[in-house]
Amino acid sequence: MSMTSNSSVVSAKDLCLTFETNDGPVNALSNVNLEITKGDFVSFIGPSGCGKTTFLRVIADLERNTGGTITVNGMTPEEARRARAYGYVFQAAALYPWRTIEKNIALPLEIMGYSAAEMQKRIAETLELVNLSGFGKKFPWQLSGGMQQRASIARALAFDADLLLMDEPFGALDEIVRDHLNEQLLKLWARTEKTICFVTHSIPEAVYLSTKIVVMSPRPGRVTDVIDSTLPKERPLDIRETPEFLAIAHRVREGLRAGHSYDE
Ligand SMILES: Nc1ncnc2c1ncn2[C@@H]1O[C@H](COP(=O)(O)OP(=O)(O)OP(=O)(O)O)[C@@H](O)[C@H]1O
Repeated sequence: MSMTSNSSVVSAKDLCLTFETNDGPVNALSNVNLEITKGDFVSFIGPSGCGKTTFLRVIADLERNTGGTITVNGMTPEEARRARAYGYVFQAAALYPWRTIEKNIALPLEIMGYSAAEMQKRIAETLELVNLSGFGKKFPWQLSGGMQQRASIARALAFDADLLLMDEPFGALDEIVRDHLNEQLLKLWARTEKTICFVTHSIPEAVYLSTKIVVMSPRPGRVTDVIDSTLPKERPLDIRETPEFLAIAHRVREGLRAGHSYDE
């Protein structure tokens, strides 16, 4: 086991992943090199099929790389999973409909064997972090889509992992709700100093949230640009109209355009 530096959270070197399919091999990830350090907010953006989800799934030990190396908190993804190094927020809220919100949040804690008192404490804390205090006894269907998504973030936060993996968590929500959740997520990130890996299709969302933007391209899935944001950590929503913001958005758009193929 090698640790490149104390603050390295994800370190990928020449990472490759090829799926063998009936139609032949699919290069989902090809020679990806990426360093994510503690406290980074990293967005992954790129057209469908460029390997964004696959990269998150490799970090989470849900897929194995077929080439190159990757470490998560200095460990293999499998060791990191056993150490519960991260929380995962899926595309849809993925809450269990037969469990109340607090029972949903409790699930990973039950699996880890927390005491009832400790569970209660963490549930109350995480509900407060996502502004859902008072909704713990409700069932998912009694909440709006945005609230359900926040509940699913609370569940990912409950065991207090330093790393959050978020796969298009706000993709299905309307613009206004999404703006609001983006703002809240940034505040939460600033308060907790977590490292966040965030998949999105939205250029403004990527630029608004990130300290680092990873632009990807398909066939083979690869990283075509890594942009370190020059925006301040404190970001009111109207920062999206500043020249600095628009300049970063422009560079992302150019990167996407360069990697895009129009012949399909
Ligand atoms: N289990 C699998 N078996 C075979 N091919 C797969 C598998 N999972 C993903 N792929 C392929 O790998 C490539 C990358 O997929 P991935 O889901 O990571 O892309 P993505 O960038 O997240 O796309 P989207 O934006 O549509 O979610 C695609 O061509 C996809 O069809």
